[in-house]
Amino acid sequence: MTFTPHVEEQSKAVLSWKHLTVRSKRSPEKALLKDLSGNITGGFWSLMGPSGSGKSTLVNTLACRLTPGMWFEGEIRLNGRMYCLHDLKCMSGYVMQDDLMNGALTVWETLFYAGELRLPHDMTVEHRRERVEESIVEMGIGHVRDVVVGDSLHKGISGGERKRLAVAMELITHPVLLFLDEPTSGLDSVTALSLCSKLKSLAASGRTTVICTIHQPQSKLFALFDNLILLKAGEIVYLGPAGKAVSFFEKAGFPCPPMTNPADHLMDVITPELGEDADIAKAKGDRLKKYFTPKVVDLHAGSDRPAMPMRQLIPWPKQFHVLFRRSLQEHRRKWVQVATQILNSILMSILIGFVFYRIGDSQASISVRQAVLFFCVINQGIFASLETINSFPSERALTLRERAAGTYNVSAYFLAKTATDTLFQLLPPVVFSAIVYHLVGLQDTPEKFWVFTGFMILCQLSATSLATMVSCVARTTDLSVVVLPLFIEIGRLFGGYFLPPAQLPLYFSWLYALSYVKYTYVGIAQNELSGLKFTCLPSELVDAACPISSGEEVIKRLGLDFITRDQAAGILILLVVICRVVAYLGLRFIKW
Ligand SMILES: Nc1ncnc2c1ncn2[C@@H]1O[C@H](COP(=O)(O)OP(=O)(O)OP(=O)(O)O)[C@@H](O)[C@H]1O
Repeated sequence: MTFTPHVEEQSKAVLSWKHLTVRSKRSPEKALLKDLSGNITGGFWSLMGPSGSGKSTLVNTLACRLTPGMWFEGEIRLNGRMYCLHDLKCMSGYVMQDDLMNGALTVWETLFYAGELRLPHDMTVEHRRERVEESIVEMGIGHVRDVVVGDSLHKGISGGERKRLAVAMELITHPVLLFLDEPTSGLDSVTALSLCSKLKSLAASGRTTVICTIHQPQSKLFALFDNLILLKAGEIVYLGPAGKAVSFFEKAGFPCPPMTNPADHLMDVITPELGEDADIAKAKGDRLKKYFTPKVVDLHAGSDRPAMPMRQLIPWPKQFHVLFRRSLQEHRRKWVQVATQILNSILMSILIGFVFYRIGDSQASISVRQAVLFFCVINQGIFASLETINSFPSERALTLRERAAGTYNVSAYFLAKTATDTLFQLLPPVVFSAIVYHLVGLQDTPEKFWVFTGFMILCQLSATSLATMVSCVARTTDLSVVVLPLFIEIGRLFGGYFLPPAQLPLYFSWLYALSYVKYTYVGIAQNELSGLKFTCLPSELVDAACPISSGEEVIKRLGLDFITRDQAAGILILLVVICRVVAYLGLRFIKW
């Protein structure tokens, strides 16, 4: 038994709760936590109980992170005062089961950026780096400091190292409270024990009170806990020193058999067996409850402790600067994706270029010219937008997590992301235009070439902004892949090629107003056709004249002159801005 009262005395935080009941909108009549009272002082606390007993719900309630649709009744206090998520952000850390991280960064970079974003602005660079090094040492991850974290597709650090990194990220700010949801899940017994030993040392130092949920710890691991809260079907059946739990169970008539892991024994007693009679299971619970006398909870406990250190967000320009650098770093590491996009552009432009090679200026070239221009538009931005809807939802989840930890303002993150995305999206359309323009033989003047390229860039930005907007509002990849094609197809249908803009039905005007395809097509068609002269074969002459002799005639016939080229560019810029603003609002206000 390793009960350490001195740690409790020197702990800076006391969490108390009284008559705590948690319900959810899904089934409001059934309480998920039932009238719980208790308090947490310093040391290493573990919350144990069968699956579904309410461990995560209790931790989330105390950490002010209940999911939307859940609420609590009763009182919770931190050092005798009511508190909210904002107060906790300043002085606590929270490690969730699914340790979402930036797979492209190394361990050191992950901690460095966490430090840059979360440590006080007035802290010196040296001091911030010291904190990073300190966290690395505390969690014993120095041997992988330069290894990338990795993700499901790219192997990086191991599961145990990832967990330790997740804890190290929280330790950087020296939190007074550290909440962990199942920190040992998915780890082998040696790695789990090593992680918990580190947590134990941290708690024993008195700097941080550690509260973690855990399923069924091995005996060596169980021996590390100072205190234990046992939950059964939303009720506390034991709260007190972990080392005294076994004797408490013995008194209640459940002696621990010799050579049995105490944690296994406690769990065996409180977990209903498969097919066990409900009355027998209830009787066991009632017997434990009869012996367990809940502590009289003083909600004012800890009010004499010094005020919690308050942490402010770093200034907005610094947030932007750090997030911009981090995003640049990620893009650089994801060079395969950037290279693939450029390769796609090269391949597609060569294909289009040779299919429509040197189209010339004959009468037949008029319809071919429209086809090739339209194809360039619909091809542009498709690969990048697919990449966006594939990757952004997981990035969004990480952003939600970082915001909940009080790391930065969404606006700083979103602007930094928009800036780096835009930078990396410039090259593919330029490469595409340089090849396709000359192979197809479009009007050979530098001005016309750069206007064409400019429209291709705007088209790419519109498509990816649309995809970002869809991802931010639809939230998941599953939903985004259904919604985005709908927008893209509508864009194509009303793109002005299948039906000239002038003939598009008025009642659909609100739909084709949103078509980035239409404005890009009109822009590059006007650019290409203006000043172009068409020739005729003798057999094509009508009344000794060419049926169509100039590009301006084509523009008129197809009704492409309903706006000017510059207006089309302006509308595309406006579409990009609107999509980005909606995406920002989605990211800012949809938090689940
Ligand atoms: N958002 C929610 N809405 C409704 N019920 C929920 C919600 N989240 C959890 N529950 C229910 O609350 C109960 C407690 O869930 P909780 O996740 O806290 O249990 P747990 O002890 O942490 O389980 P596990 O060990 O399996 O993670 C379960 O019955 C669960 O189905």
